[in-house]
Amino acid sequence: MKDMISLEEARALVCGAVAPTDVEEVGLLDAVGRVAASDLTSDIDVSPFAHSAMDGFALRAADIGTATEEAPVALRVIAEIGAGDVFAGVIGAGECVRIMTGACLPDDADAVVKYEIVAVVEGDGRTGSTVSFAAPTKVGSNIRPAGEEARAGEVIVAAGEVISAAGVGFLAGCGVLEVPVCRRPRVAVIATGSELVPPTEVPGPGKIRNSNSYAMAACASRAGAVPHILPIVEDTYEALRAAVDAASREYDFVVTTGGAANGDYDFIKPVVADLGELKMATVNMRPGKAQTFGLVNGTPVFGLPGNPAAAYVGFELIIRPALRTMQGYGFLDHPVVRARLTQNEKNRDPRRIFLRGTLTRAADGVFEVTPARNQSSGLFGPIQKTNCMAVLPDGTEPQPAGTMVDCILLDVPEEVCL
Ligand SMILES: Nc1nc2c(c(=O)[nH]1)N[C@H]1C(S)=C(S)[C@@H](COP(=O)(O)OP(=O)(O)OC[C@H]3O[C@@H](n4cnc5c(N)ncnc54)[C@H](O)[C@@H]3O)O[C@H]1N2
Ligand code: MOO
Repeated sequence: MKDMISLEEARALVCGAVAPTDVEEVGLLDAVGRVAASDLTSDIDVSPFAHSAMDGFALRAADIGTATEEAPVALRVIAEIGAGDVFAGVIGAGECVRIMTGACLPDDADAVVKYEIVAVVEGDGRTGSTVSFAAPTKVGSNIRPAGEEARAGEVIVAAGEVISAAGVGFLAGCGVLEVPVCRRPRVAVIATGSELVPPTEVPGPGKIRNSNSYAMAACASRAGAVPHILPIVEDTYEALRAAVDAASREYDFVVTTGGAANGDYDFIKPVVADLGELKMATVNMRPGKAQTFGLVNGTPVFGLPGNPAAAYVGFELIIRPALRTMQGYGFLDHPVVRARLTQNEKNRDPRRIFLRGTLTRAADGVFEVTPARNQSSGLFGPIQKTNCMAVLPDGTEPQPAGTMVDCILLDVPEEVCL
């Protein structure tokens, strides 16, 4: 195992170590935002029949081919059809049918002329009236053909596609009411630290509230997984070993926070190494250098650092792509935009630095990013108040105001192209 690896190596390693969860069928409404696990086909042609796109008159285009303002062509209205009706009769020469939007096109008709450009010569425009046309129309005008959206048996959503809200409607029209998807991974979230108390308590001397578990659970659910916050584990090897061993047998993915560095009470690395296979321990990034990953009882176990911002960045940049891989998502990278730094950044640390920052559009149309004043890895607050992570590249080259840097939009879905 290499000592320190790049973020790209870490992501490849973790995504490569996870497998898709088993496939389950979910109801259509539960499928929105999820990935189709297999091809889905329509049971019928959609639309099942050619129909009118306008309220007007269905006719044969050839019958009004000579129509002009000076010499309009008059046709007799022989029937009326609304949406849901079918006209089974014959349209003879000099005849047309009054038709509503969505109504099935009569077999003999090949065009629809909308009301607005048709004059009623005699009657009220309904059955028995005479109407006249002052211009010809094209074959097919105002007709929506049968099978325009789908053919019976055709693949309408391919495996790997993310189902959108409109896609739910598309599938409903095609008779697909259940969608096979990879089961949401069940993620155990374990906070380690003898200083931790649940957020329901006011911490006593030397204690703090466990905030990490809540943020990591929120990150897990935002990634499509089902989080389970497990009890806080005290800083002993035995307690952490027992908790990780048990969770790895019950969950699809185990996330711990804290105890990931080399302090006297940091045990996640030896626990993973002893129970299973330790695959990585440090990543060249700041915040979040101490990132432990391995397999225990065949289950991915990820030990995030205890510092809240470090845990958050590690989750979003490494665990999230893995949880998405388990659900079949193809897009794993958040959108990145280039933005102008509004202030000098010294870049004292050779690690790649992720600065919590606020992205705005400047008057000249270029994105600008202003890093939060407090970049402590111990804080969630600045992440709540900002909207991106500005990236200072590896190395110690200072980044003066005006430098263009990458900004990762963690709150924007990976599928969005900017
Ligand atoms: N000698 C060194 N010490 C440290 C280094 C180093 O390189 N050399 N790195 C620092 C950095 S950077 C980080 S990040 C941390 C990572 O260490 P741990 O994963 O062992 O983190 P802890 O010591 O357990 O906790 C760090 C910090 O975060 C607070 N914390 C922990 N859990 C929670 C929680 N569930 N909710 C809220 N806050 C939590 C904890 O109280 C500590 O203040 O190591 C540094 N040290
Ligand atoms: O691993 Mo630490 O996050 O750089 O605060």
